[in-house]
Amino acid sequence: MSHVSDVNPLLDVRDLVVRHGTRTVVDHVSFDISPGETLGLIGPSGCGKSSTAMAVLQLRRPDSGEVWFDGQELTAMDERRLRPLRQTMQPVFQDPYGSLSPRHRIRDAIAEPLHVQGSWDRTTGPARVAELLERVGLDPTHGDRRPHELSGGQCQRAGIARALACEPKLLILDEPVSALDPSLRAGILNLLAELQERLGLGYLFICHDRALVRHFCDRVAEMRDGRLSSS
Ligand SMILES: Nc1ncnc2c1ncn2[C@@H]1O[C@H](COP(=O)(O)OP(=O)(O)OP(=O)(O)O)[C@@H](O)[C@H]1O
Repeated sequence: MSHVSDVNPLLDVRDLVVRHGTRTVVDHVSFDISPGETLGLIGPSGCGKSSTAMAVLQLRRPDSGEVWFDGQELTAMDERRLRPLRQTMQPVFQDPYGSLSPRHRIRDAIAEPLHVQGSWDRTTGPARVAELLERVGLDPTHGDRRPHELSGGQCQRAGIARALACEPKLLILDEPVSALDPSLRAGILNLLAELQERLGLGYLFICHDRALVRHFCDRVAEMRDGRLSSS
């Protein structure tokens, strides 16, 4: 959080519009995020925060507007060109168990993006997975377990390790600690702060807890009925 860069924004969202049927749920929203910066997105339930996140990730194509990520405009790109950019813009969702397959061991879940990217190497891959586990505060034995054999906090750490395997530049954190026991939240927030410091990641931090957002974020954008105001 302390290393906010003055270089070009990592993410530059311009006039984003998302409609569901005839309802405009994201209404000409614009914001930017620099490398190493955390932008908080706050607002009441149903105001359009997750729809904004999905449209930034191009998991839901916006109806209009532009999403510039790392110097490239995403909304006009086909899936094939989007694929490598998507790797470097990773979501972390609220439900830690929902984001990992219940059938797979944690080490396989973390290794999967390396296989998908074609960067899995049989000799160095296991060490890379071990390093990612360690980086998020898990030990090698956690890698042998399945999601339901971990606590919610450990599982969210595993989800973050999986996101890091893609060597992201931006994390879209959609209520990443809301489902966790309050006693576990600080640990995850400290981990996110430490990773940002070390790796220069940009964060879009979606949260409905005003005090938490003010504490954790460099800037806060407030959403209401699909529209944004900044502070
Ligand atoms: N697939 C969909 N089809 C129709 N309406 C949708 C769809 N997804 C979201 N909406 C509606 O769009 C509006 C914005 O929803 P969104 O999930 O983006 O809000 P949110 O601010 O993230 O809410 P929460 O904090 O409860 O997650 C809501 O009124 C929601 O009902």
